[in-house]
Amino acid sequence: MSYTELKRQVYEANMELQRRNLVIYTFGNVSQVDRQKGVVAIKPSGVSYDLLKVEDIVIVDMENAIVEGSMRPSSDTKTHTHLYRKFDNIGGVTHTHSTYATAWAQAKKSIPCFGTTHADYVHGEISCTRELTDAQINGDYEEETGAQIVDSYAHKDPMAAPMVIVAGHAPFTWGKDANQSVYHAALLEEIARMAYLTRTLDHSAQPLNQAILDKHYLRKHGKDAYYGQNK
Ligand SMILES: O=C(CO)[C@@H](O)[C@@H](O)COP(=O)(O)O
Repeated sequence: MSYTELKRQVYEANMELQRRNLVIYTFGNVSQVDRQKGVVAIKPSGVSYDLLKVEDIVIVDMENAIVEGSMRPSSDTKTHTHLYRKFDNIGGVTHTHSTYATAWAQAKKSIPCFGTTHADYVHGEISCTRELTDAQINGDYEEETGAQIVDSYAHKDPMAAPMVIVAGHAPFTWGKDANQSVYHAALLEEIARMAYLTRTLDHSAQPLNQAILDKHYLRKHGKDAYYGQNK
C-alpha cells in the first residue's frame, strides 16, 4: 500500500472516532501498520480532531523513527508499535478516553461478561491490566504501557478479546486494520456502558453462564460459525 493510501485510511479511522462520539478534542489516536513496508501511520500528537487533515498523519518505522511527516507523532506511538511487534496478527490500534470504558479503567476493574451482547464480540471478561510501578512510569512510560497490555494476553489470542482497559488510564483496542480497531472501540464503549448499568442495578450481578457465553461467541467466531451471511 502507498503511504498516501495508508495515511488516508488512518485519517478516516481517526475521524470515525469523532463521528461515534468516542473522543473530544485530542482524547485519542488511531494507527495502522503496513508489515511489508515495516511502517506505521498514526495521528499526530495534540492535534484536535476538528483540525486534523490527512496530510498531518505521520509515518514511523517499527522503532518509532519518523519516516514521513512534518508533525510529531502521537505521544502513545511507542505503545502502538509495541503492540504491533508483540501481536503479529493485528493491523490497527485505537486508543480513546471514551467515558464508560475509562470509568472501568479508573476503577481498575476488568469488565465481566454479564450478557450475550458482550459474548457476541469478546470471549470472556475484558481485562484490566496490572498497574505500572513508579520506576516504569518514570522510565520508558509508553513502551511500558504496551508491555502492560501484552502481559494481560499471556495465554490468549489477541483477536479473541481485541480490547483491554489500562488500569488508571483508558482503553486500547485493535483489529485487522485501523477501521476494525475503531469498530472494537465503539463496541467496547457500549459493552462498558451496559456493564456499568448492570452493576448499578445489581451490585452482586454475576457473569453469564459459561455455556451461553461460549455459544454466543462461537456461533459468530468459531470454526463452525453460522451467524450472518458468510458461507
Ligand atoms: O492518554 C493520553 C493523555 O492522557 C493521550 O492518549 C491523548 O491525550 C492523546 O495523545 P496524543 O495527542 O495522541 O499525543
